[in-house]
Amino acid sequence: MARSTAQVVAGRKQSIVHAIRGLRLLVREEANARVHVAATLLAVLAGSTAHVSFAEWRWLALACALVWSAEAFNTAIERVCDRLSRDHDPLIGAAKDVAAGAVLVAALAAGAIGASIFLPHLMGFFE
Ligand SMILES: Nc1ncnc2c1ncn2[C@@H]1O[C@H](COP(=O)(O)OP(=O)(O)OP(=O)(O)O)[C@@H](O)[C@H]1O
Repeated sequence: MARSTAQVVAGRKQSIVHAIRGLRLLVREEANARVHVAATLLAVLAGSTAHVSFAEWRWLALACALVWSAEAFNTAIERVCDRLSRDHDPLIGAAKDVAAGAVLVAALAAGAIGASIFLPHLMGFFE
């Protein structure tokens, strides 16, 4: 049976509620996510202080989103792995290592983006 518009909207609202619950769990239970909170706040503070351009804000937003997404997927994969087996299993270990590798790649890229934005501003400040 076709769902009414109100039901579709309610369903989408519920999806957002679930997603926010996931992000809250991430920050509450994952130490790395709290490091991302600090890094995100630092980027916003530095961006405001340095009066970065709109284009630079877009890069910063993309960098933060990249790291947060990688961390969320990493945590989801870890949880599923732990549900599958708590015993030592090379495949589980490999899956967790690869997922952690994705976070490392995202964090390195975000660091490079941050440096490419803030270093020129810093150099301009000291000139
Ligand atoms: N069941 C397992 N079998 C084999 N190796 C495992 C297993 N569980 C964890 N490992 C190894 O230990 C590492 C850390 O796993 P753990 O689940 O403790 O993640 P974590 O320390 O919370 O990682 P992160 O810092 O990315 O959140 C994995 O990357 C993997 O190499």
